[in-house]
Amino acid sequence: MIDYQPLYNALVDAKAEAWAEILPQQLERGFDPTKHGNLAEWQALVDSVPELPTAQRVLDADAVQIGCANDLVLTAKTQLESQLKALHPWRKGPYNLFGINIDTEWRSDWKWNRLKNHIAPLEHRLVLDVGCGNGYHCWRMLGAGAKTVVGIDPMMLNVMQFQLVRKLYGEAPVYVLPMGIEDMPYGLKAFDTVFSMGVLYHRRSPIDHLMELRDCLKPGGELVLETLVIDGGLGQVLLPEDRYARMRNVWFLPSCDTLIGWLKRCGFKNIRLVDVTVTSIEEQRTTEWMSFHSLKDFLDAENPQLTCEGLPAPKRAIVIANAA
Ligand SMILES: Nc1ncnc2c1ncn2[C@@H]1O[C@H](C[S@+](CC[C@H]([NH3+])C(=O)[O-])CC(=O)[O-])[C@@H](O)[C@H]1O
Repeated sequence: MIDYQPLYNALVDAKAEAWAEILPQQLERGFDPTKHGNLAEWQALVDSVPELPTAQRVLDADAVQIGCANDLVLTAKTQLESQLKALHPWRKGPYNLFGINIDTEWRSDWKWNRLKNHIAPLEHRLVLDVGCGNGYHCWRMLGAGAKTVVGIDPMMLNVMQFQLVRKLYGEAPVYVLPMGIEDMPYGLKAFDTVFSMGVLYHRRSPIDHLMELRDCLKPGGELVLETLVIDGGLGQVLLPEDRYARMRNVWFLPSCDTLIGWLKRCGFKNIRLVDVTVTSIEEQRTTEWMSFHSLKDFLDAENPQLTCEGLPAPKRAIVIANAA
């Protein structure tokens, strides 16, 4: 069971009482097993994982590492592996848990490596990671010195994967909460750094998303935004007619200049484009821990520069900016 009292205290310290007050009800609603078909089963699974003592916790290497192979006898390792596999698919990672190498669909460490030297040092910072998946980057943020990291993600499987990893890690000021950005109270202005990575294109109203992110930040706080972009100039934006790379919920893909223009209109300052990278089939792929189709299957078989719908293949930009 995660103790949320330290999170409550951290929010009160950051003058985010508006959130602290409604947090208990949000958690109760989010973890209500009657609202989600698999939740009771996943919760029982996490509960059944024993606390495994270890001195090994590494958060500043590519794989988030907890424990080593020698900490467990073979039977315990086999059991942990099957418990982890029961939470398939593992999309974000990699993790190395007691010698079990979770080779996830995404090499999320590559994204972290692209941005880590461009962000303000995270030491002493209260950090929000919007759309954090199973919390892989939250652990990296903690490893980079953040005081408290709060991830939010509405997908319950992600939250339960996080809970399992956190149980293995033990007490730590890192939390993943089952909620979306739309559940954040308005006008918090409490976080020192807010990450939104891989979320903007899932939002029907990208400007509202940027406003919501700005609203979570203290004045002068830093936004780290990562999203799909297209080639093109100011004003250019792609709104797929239907699916994009087989995904149903993809809305606006701006050019980098358009994205920067949106950030300016939303009152961000000091806007820097720090990286643009085409997503490769080495970075996002089918693995033993995510056995469904992946990027390779969503691209045009003859021309990998196009998706199977004939749209530009995924290219992602990282933009950093400060709230005014
Ligand atoms: N309304 C919402 N509010 C918050 N999160 C949401 C919402 N809707 C969807 N999500 C969540 O946003 C995440 C997007 S993945 C990025 C993960 C990580 N950030 C990464 O950068 O690797 C996309 C990608 O694969 O790049 C998913 O976990 C959704 O559940």
